[in-house]
Amino acid sequence: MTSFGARLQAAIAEYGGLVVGIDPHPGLLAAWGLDDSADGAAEMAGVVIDALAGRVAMVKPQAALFERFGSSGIAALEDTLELARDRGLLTLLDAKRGDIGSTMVAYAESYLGNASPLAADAVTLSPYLGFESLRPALALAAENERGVFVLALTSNPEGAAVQHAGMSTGRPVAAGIADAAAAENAAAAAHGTLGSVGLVVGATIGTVGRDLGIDFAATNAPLLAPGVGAQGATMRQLTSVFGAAFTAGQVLPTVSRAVLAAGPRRDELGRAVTELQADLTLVRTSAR
Ligand SMILES: O=C(O)c1cc(=O)[nH]c(=O)n1[C@@H]1O[C@H](COP(=O)(O)O)[C@@H](O)[C@H]1O
Repeated sequence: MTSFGARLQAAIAEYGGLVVGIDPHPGLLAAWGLDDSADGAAEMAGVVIDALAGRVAMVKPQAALFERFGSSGIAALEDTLELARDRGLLTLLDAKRGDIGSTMVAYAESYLGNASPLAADAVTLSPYLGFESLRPALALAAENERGVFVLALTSNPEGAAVQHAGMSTGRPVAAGIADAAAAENAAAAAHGTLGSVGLVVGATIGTVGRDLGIDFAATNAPLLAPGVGAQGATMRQLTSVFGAAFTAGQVLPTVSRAVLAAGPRRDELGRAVTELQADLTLVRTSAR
């Protein structure tokens, strides 16, 4: 019996915190000499997995960039998840799902159910129908030793209007989400293990999370940080975004386009990842 948080913690200890996104954008497929098709997406994913197995803790396939091809794209996504798992990589499916409780049950079964071909080690969820609406996914993830990453402070500028707003209690919405994740992760914290309910916090947001009163380290959540590379953030900025949680190794910067642009050669993909990992280590070490 090993929780997702414990498996992730072990993988981070072995490979570091960098996560690589598998985002088969049309422009990247063209640059790789691949068709903008389900076969092209599957080919790109296969090369990325082959190049990065044994080098990173986790990969993050982006669901919509496969779903846009319909059933063949979904089949390619299923194959991608299976291949990554077979090659020893943890999988985080970026599907950003969130719905009313009764239909959330079905989303939970799709991405976290043991019988589902779309099941991943973890899935991204949107809490903007209310954190408690995610309960079916939280419950199934715990039962099946999988995880979730809940959007808290997203990397896009439009997120602020909702996420920084005050709740009826006066506490900002994003801080309320962080509090809820912390409560889910408290039992793991008591055992000294990373929690299985992660948060998504953009590397682009500056100090706003801490300014809103979030103590990231206290959430015991793995903290997925998109925004490094193509969205303009640097590894160095993670220090001001996360404070002590960054030096503690809780932060998982996730990079898609800035890595994929180095392909299709496996050695170039590997080199891009090694450089990002070295940068992450350097910044973390100097921040201590
Ligand atoms: O949940 C996510 O993965 C996510 C949340 C967020 O706030 N911002 C964000 O960019 N992402 C995803 O992270 C990836 C970032 O890709 P690059 O900007 O190419 O590195 C994309 O797949 C985004 O959908």
